[in-house]
Amino acid sequence: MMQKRHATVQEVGMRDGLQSVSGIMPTHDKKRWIDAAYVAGVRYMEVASYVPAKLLPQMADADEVVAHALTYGDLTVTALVPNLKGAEKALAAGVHRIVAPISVSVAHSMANVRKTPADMVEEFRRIRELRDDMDKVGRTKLIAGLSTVFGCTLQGEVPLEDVQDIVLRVLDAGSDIVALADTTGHATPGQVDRFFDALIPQAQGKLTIAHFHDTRGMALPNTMIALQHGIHEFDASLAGLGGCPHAPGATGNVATEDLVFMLESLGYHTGIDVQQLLDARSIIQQALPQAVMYGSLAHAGLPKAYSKQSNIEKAVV
Ligand SMILES: CC(C)(COP(=O)([O-])OP(=O)([O-])OC[C@H]1O[C@@H](n2cnc3c(N)ncnc32)[C@H](O)[C@@H]1OP(=O)([O-])[O-])[C@@H](O)C(=O)NCCC(=O)NCCSC(=O)C[C@@](C)(O)CC(=O)[O-]
Repeated sequence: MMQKRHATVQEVGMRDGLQSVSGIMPTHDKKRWIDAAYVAGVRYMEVASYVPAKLLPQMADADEVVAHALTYGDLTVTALVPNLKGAEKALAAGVHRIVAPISVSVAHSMANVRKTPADMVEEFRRIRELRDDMDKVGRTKLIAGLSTVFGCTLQGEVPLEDVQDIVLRVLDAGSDIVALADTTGHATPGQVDRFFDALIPQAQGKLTIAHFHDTRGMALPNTMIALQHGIHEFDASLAGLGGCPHAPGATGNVATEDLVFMLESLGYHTGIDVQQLLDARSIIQQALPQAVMYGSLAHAGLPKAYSKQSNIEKAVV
């Protein structure tokens, strides 16, 4: 039997998922969510953002949530930071990865971080210098999270040349990893194909993460195309929660359970149990009954033959 390929799914629900829902999830429930995702097999999670509590009260407990996530020795813990101050806190907390949101669209960048993309790249350079100072062994990796790569509700079209320019700038600023995000769900498979074709050769092997939203039902087809370009790490959010509060029209991320279901069906080993993810949705439902939850699998249910078939596959891999 052929060896299964591996795909990494990072759960970003505790950060991206929660940042735009109304109501604050109590810290205790965020920890339960991390526990449930861990038990389901998730080993990469973006659990918080270090932003002003006045702006995003949902993330005021970032330190406590990060500390809880770090109790799992083999869990890679990521936090989002929009500036140097956030980076200082995230580094002090001991996260493994820091992601900085760098929009390609000028309009979204100004709305989101009050800086132009070029200024945000310079902030990212300062964050890298701080990381080098505080973390001598380079244990904390820096991700340039490029937002609005495929289009922007504020600006409209985002030209590929602008994305290419930002990719070169973040590499020059010392990014360890580059992630492409379809913040507002504009991306289509044909566009994803063209963009990855152009960007992968210039990204020096550092373009390894894709972050798709399912606004127009294109997240899974887009993932298929990204896989064909060798991308093997994907962000996703349980129950498809999410969206940037400063990007009008932004709706949910791809649902983690749908993404895992598709990847496993294609022969990618994720290490994640889909049924346990489906069960974990109840944590969100109980803590935030008003949250709109997405996900095709949750609505249709797993096919009857699924668990038997997946158990057989697990046994022979
Ligand atoms: C960048 C700022 C801070 C500028 O906001 P600003 O108001 O220009 O900041 P400032 O430097 O003038 O500071 C204002 C106050 O905030 C404090 N402050 C300043 N920074 C911090 C910090 N890090 N942590 C805690 N406190 C902070 C600072 O100390 C000061 O406190 P005061 O003196 O008034 O008491 C703000 O615009 C911001 O936080 N923006 C981020 C908003 C956000 O979270 N957006 C969503 C994430 S991005 C996203 O969703 C896209 C993504 C990544 O998911 C992928 C996709 O594209 O789909």
